Amino acid sequence: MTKLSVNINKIATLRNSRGGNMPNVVKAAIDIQEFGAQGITIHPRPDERHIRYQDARDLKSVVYTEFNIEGNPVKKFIDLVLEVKPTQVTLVPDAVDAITSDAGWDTIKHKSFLAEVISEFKRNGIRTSIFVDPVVKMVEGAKETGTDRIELYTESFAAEYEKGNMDGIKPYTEAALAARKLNLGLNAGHDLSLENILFFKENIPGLLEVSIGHALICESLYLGLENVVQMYLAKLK
Ligand SMILES: CC(=O)[C@@H](O)[C@H](O)COP(=O)(O)O
Ligand SMILES: NCC(=O)COP(=O)(O)O
Repeated sequence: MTKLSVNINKIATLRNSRGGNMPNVVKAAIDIQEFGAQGITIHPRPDERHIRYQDARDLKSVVYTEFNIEGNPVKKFIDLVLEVKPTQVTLVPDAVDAITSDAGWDTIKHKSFLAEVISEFKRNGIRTSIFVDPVVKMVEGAKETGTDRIELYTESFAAEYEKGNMDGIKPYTEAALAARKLNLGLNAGHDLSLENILFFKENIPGLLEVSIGHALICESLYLGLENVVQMYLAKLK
């Protein structure tokens, strides 16, 4: 079975657009878990444009499934993760001004930095994962850092799938087989959706967890709109 960890960044984006606390990200996390998701993911960014550092602290007491915090391990992020102690930390090499994550780590170039950060998290009982492109050398480099898992960056798979190119899965299957050979746990995420998730899952051996946010929240809007419009109309008769 592959676990679904719902990324709630986009719920925070909506909240922040008006100030106030609607929608409430803590309530959303509680509900999402009650609906059956096996994890909650957040990706606080340095500008706190969606999930804020305080959200991570507030979520700690309500997330009873897997709590996954993603981000670039700058000092402020490391301190937050060590304070909150989630189930898993996923290291992502984001530029400060990145709109969203757009690449995996070069695990060869940054091996000693990653190894140092990973050992600190593991000393504190936090499972570690490194965000990587589907490149066997990067998977092998990740193993050298001592990480428990990798997260495959699935943007290119999703883009190729949308164009109808099913071969876009090939590097991911190869990377997954390399991870299995090295006894590395395997997660995946970015631009996964109701459209592409089944094909991805069927072609990726050993997929432990996917984290999905942007598409899942958009799909929730589309699939919920009819119901809510009908509820308003019933009150306005
Ligand atoms: C690592 C990854 O692919 C996701 O965490 C994604 O970057 C979400 O971040 P945003 O919600 O800021 O796009
Ligand atoms: N790690 C990927 C993630 O948390 C969600 O990415 P996306 O579904 O918002 O693209």
